[in-house]
This record gives sequence, structure tokens and C-alpha cells, in this order.
Amino acid sequence: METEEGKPAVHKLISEEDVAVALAKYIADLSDKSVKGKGSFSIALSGGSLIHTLRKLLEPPYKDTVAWSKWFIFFLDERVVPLDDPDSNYKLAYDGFLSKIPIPSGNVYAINDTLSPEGAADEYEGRLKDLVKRKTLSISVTNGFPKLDLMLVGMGPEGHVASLFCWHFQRYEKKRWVTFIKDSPKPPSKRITFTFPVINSASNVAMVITGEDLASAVKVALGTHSSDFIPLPVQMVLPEGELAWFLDMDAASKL
Ligand SMILES: O=C(O)[C@H](O)[C@@H](O)[C@H](O)[C@H](O)COP(=O)(O)O
Repeated sequence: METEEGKPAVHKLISEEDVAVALAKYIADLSDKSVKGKGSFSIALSGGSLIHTLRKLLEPPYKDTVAWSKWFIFFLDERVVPLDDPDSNYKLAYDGFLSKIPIPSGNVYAINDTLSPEGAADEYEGRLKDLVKRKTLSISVTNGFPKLDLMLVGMGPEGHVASLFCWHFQRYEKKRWVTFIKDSPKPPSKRITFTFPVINSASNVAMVITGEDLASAVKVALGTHSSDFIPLPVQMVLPEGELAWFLDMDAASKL
């Protein structure tokens, strides 16, 4: 592991299996700390391969020791499709993870799948605001955006994170907590997504990156680069809290 003050912790592991093992320990430790400190743990999930990489949390010792009933689950981004559609990130998370642990269903914040992308983004943002009012979620004292305990972030080969893509203005959003996109280059086209101010207000952000196709974007994100270039979305992940990268050997192969 590489750490230096103000720099991300970069965990370079051998295989995806090692990433899954390290990630389970990291999440269980953060959950423990958060539940002991304030009685709850708020976590945002990405879609994609991340859900499979969470599998070690479903095994002993974590399955029985994590305070699941204190978890609040959010979606960093979601495809605007019915919740039982094979493209739904909620369905992916439910089938592969959430249905296997005792999280109260009321603590899982799926999108309202009957609404348009605009409507679903507004409604999700409204629910976050409500949770802040009820003090279930805290707020960043520096910028007033909601402060989740942990964001689990995947990345696409061209450096997108959540549904914040290179050539799309949503990644420059400064006011909204949740926004929408109707022409996502990665199908399906209609999505809602947390904005960078929300991602970057989190107490902890974990980049979970495995596979050779991601090595070039990892190199851009973690290497030195000229400020003349427009940053990739992944380079805009600059949380006020702690940032940790979990990489397998293939994803780290160009570092
Ligand atoms: O809805 C989505 O498509 C995801 O949330 C997306 O943002 C994902 O996290 C990355 O594209 C990485 O996907 P992979 O892990 O499958 O490479």
C-alpha cells in the first residue's frame, strides 16, 4: 500500500480475488467505526463489476459481524429502467448482495422507476434532502452537500465514474445533488447520477478497479499529467475525506 499525507491510499493487489478480500475488510472496518461513532453507516453503490467484488462481505466473519441493520444504501448512479429490468443497478445489487444480508428494506434507496430521468433525479435528490433534515444523513460543513460515509466507485475504460462521462456537461454540475443524462454513451442511455460535489463530500471514497482494459485510465488518474489536458471524470474524484484505490495487477499494470 502507498500512502502519503494528502495522497490517496493505493492498494495494489495481485488478483480480483485479493481486491475482494481487501475491500470486504475495508468496508467492514469503516462500518464498525461509523456505527460505533454515530449509530449508522451510509454507503453508495455503483453498478458494473463492483457488486460481484463485494462478495466476501457475504462470508464469515463479516456476514455475521457487520451491523447490517444500521446500513443505509444509496445508488451512486442508476439506469432509468424498471427495478426488475436486467439493466437496473438496483436489481444487480439486490440479486448479488442486498438480498443476502439483513438490511431493512426501508433503508435501501432505490430510484422511483415510474418517473422520467428528470423526475427521478429530482425525486432522489428530494429524498436525500429529507434524510438530511431528519439527520439520518449529515452534511458537509464546508459546502452544504450531503456527506455519505462511503462511496464505492467503479470506472469505465475511458475514465467515467458514476454516470459522469467525458463529453457531457453533467460532470461540471455544481448545484444539484442528483442529475440526469439521456444520452449516456454506455447503454442504457437514460440514467440518474450523483454529482461530483456529492461524491467529493463523502467521508470516504473507494475506487474499485480491476482488469487490464482500465489500466490506461488508471495511469492517467494516478500518474503525473499536464494540466493542459481536460481531466477525465475519474480525475475529478477529489474527496474532502479519504480516498482509497483498490487495484488488481492488471489495472495497475501501466503504473
Ligand atoms: O451504471 C453503470 O454503468 C455503473 O454504475 C458505472 O458507472 C460503472 O460503475 C462503471 O462503468 C464501471 O463498470 P464496470 O465495473 O462494469 O467496468
